[in-house]
Amino acid sequence: MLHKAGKRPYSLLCYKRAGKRPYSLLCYKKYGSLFALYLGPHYTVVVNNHQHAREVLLQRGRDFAGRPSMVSHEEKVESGRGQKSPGSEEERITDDHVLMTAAEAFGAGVETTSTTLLWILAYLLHHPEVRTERPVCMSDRSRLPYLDCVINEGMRIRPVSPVLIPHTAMTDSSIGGHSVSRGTRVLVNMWAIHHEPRHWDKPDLFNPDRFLDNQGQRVTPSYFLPFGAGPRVCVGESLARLELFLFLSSMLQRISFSLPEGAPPPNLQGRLGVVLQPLPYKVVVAPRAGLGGRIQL
Ligand code: HEM
Repeated sequence: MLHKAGKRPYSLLCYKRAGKRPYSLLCYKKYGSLFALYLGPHYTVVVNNHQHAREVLLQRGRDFAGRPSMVSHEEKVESGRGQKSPGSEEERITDDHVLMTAAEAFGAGVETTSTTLLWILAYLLHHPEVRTERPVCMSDRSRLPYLDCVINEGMRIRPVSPVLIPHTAMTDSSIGGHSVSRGTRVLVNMWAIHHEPRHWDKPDLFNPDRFLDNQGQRVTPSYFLPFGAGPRVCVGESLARLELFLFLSSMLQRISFSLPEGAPPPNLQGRLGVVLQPLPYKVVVAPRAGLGGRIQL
């Protein structure tokens, strides 16, 4: 039996308005790595460590590949899994499906990538030592490991999706040896996983070096999952990584970013809407020396 965090409808997030930590998500420190609660009428299991997250996303990924109907086009998912009779009206991909899929790609793809860039820029204003020297293209990616580390660290410290899109159990299954019935909602708390002090030294510190090993080679720890994993992994991961690399490298190479005189560095607390966004901040944008006053983007 999972520990239940009370029966009354429970606030999804516990906000802390003041203090160093931006907020604590889902009270994982109080209730532990795996607990259950009612979010309104929905019995929901909350997963707060990477072992259980990997179980839900990868080892039993198919069991937990459902989405609540509010976040997915249920008919499309159902027909995609062959539950409608072959050749039936419902099985066919219609213009609406194509339209919805395109809308989902834009909805899920624009805000996430642009907000990740805003977070990285906010952290770079706190750490101005990161820069590149010449025009960058995709083939440079293998030669610029540190830039990838900066991007990874931005996505670790401020995941735009701090709680993954809800999953639902499509069949009776289990997590961490606890039975989970079909239909149960499962929330994977990526914030907790990306700030777990047993895995991340000083998790609140922006430190891209943590993604390099002693030989300066990139490493990707198994508990770093900014795009999720398994059957429901972000379909835009490759595109997002490519965009982040090209945008960030081009910006850093052509533009110098600095704080307006006397202004404090960006507030890193964040505000949760559709994605976790930084609060608005001011930045002075100037062409880097040697560009003859032109900014080419
Ligand atoms: C920095 C950029 C991005 C981040 C951090 C991100 C992260 C995520 C995460 C965490 C999920 C949920 C995974 C889960 O629930 O297990 C997701 C789902 C999704 N993402 Fe992204 N994403 C990004 C960019 C994009 C882009 C560029 C696209 C499309 C062009 C996209 C399309 C989608 C779609 C359609 C889903 C839903 C997949 C499903 O339900 O099966 N994302 N993304």
